[in-house]
Amino acid sequence: MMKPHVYVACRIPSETESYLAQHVQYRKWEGPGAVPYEVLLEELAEVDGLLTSGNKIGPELLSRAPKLKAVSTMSVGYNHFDLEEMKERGIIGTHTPGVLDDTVADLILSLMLAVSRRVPELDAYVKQGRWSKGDNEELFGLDMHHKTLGIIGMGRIGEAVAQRAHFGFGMDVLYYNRHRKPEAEQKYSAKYAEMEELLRHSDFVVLMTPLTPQTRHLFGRKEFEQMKPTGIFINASRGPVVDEEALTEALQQGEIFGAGLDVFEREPVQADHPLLTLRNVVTLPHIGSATAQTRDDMARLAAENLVSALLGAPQNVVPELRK
Ligand SMILES: NC(=O)c1ccc[n+]([C@@H]2O[C@H](COP(=O)([O-])OP(=O)(O)OC[C@H]3O[C@@H](n4cnc5c(N)ncnc54)[C@H](O)[C@@H]3O)[C@@H](O)[C@H]2O)c1
Ligand SMILES: O=C(O)[C@H](O)CO
Repeated sequence: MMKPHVYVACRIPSETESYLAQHVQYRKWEGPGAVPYEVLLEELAEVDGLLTSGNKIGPELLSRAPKLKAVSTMSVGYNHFDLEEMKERGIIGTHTPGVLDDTVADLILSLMLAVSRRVPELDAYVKQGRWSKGDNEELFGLDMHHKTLGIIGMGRIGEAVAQRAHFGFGMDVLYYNRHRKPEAEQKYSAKYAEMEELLRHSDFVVLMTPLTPQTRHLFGRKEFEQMKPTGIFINASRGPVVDEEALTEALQQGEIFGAGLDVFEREPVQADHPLLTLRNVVTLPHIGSATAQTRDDMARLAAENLVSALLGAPQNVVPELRK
């Protein structure tokens, strides 16, 4: 039997390449940075499968890939999939849930601590030689232990955050989700709350929903106004779930204490973005799942997902495209 043809548009480790080679014939992007869109379109002309990490899978790309049967993304988020278009064309779309939960949750906890204890700001303060005897209250931060955490989007990663916060830091956990999660309530003594109640009572608010038409700008002026002035806001989901103008205003006007952001409405965020000028914001370059081990695990799972789809027994198909 002829092996299916695959294009690999993202970097994967050599062990994963060896695995792919056993099952498919593949070509891959070898250049620096991301594969240019025109190159990608040319490569897709003859392939059955695509392994990607964020290319927009929409009508233009799909119309240039007449043989394409499956797209596997090396990410758990799949907001770059045009689900209607893929459904219409019968394209299988897979993602990588589960393997990155702990790594992303660790990063979220580090953002919570970095903002509340002002770690990057005080690091700069020491390195710039501004530390002098007698410095006092102006360096103080806020406690995290035994405070209240509100999680919006209590999914796989949300639960991993709840676990760390509850057992590690003795925090009370509130959550808002599309539906109640009785098991999570039991495991982490988490309490369900409507959005406004959660925002009014939480010291830390962690946003962890996917980006969907329903969650775009879920967080705007009204939501920041409802937070405590000592509240800390963390977004590691997707940038467009937050109205960045509203966030910038809330931070500038002291409506909230600070924010930790791994994601932005436009990535890479522009160097002159007003958020980057604010003392009380900690920023990261969309790095939530980026440890060497977890990226290897994601690549392997994404490759297995693609092979499974092309060989007729698809696994980890995104919910909206399941038959
Ligand atoms: N920063 C990073 O590097 C990074 C890494 C991994 C995932 N992510 C993002 O995190 C998201 C969540 O990942 P996950 O694996 O926990 O997904 P998940 O599907 O397990 O969890 C998402 C949760 O959000 C809830 N939800 C969806 N729409 C909602 C709405 N309108 N209102 C309230 N709740 C809603 C769902 O019910 C679910 O419980 C991904 O989709 C991705 O965008 C970012
Ligand atoms: O969705 C994901 O898996 C992360 O954002 C990494 O791309």
